[in-house]
Amino acid sequence: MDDVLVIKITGKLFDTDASLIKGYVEIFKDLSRKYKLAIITGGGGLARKYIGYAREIGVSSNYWLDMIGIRSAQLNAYLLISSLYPKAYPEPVNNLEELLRIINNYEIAVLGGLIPGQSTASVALEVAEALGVNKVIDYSAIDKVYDKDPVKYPDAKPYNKISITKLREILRQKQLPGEYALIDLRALDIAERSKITIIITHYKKPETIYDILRGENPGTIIYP
Ligand SMILES: Nc1ncnc2c1ncn2[C@@H]1O[C@H](COP(=O)(O)OP(=O)(O)O)[C@@H](O)[C@H]1O
Ligand SMILES: O=c1ccn([C@@H]2O[C@H](COP(=O)(O)OP(=O)(O)O)[C@@H](O)[C@H]2O)c(=O)[nH]1
Repeated sequence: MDDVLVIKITGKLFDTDASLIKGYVEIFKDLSRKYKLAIITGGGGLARKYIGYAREIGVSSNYWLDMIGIRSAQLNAYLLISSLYPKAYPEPVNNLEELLRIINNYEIAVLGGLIPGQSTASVALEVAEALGVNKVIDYSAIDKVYDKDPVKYPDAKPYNKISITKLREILRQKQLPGEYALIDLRALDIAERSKITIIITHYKKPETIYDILRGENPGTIIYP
């Protein structure tokens, strides 16, 4: 199979101005001339807004709250697809079997969420594992992995490289709908078992993907 890039984008991209989204579209169109792209979009503010509404009207089931998040992430995926079609498969891919069927016929496949109990980071690792890709580029809401949450602890220290084992010790995030901050534990388990490296870079700098493709490290390398 041609070189495939597995790219995860925080849903926060879709909470910003359209010009940044347009910047991603242009980069993906450029990259699709040389690579197959499997893009995974997060749920962002849309997911948190609707999960919040659901909780306010008394929905407490994590199944329903996660499903709302999944559909939110799929709507963000649709936005990218609408601008990348006909290069992109014309709907968010619903499962890994479908992905394996369509990836040979389209330059770009876009996914939102897949199943309750995980985040889109897990989707990205499931996609990479299914496609036999050993690297995931994760456009995150943070520039690097730190030794603790830098938003809460200003004295947090950044890592340029960190092992999955060490990161698992650091992460304390709740694995709940709308939470799973930074990366969820299931994603790390898949990365570890299939020896997949995750490269974190800030979503406000989409062009850093070219540095990564040249072997540079603009953020943090999470290695198995
Ligand atoms: N050790 C850590 N290093 C970096 N960020 C962390 C860490 N622990 C928690 N976080 C939080 O995770 C957030 C990034 O996760 P998130 O907002 O879910 O982004 P994404 O949408 O890319 O998953 C950061 O803004 C930060 O508040
Ligand atoms: O396979 C998936 C992907 C996402 N989600 C839900 O959808 C929300 C939004 O996804 P994510 O948190 O990954 O988006 P981001 O952090 O990028 O905004 C998650 O919090 C989960 O509640 C899910 O249940 N299964």
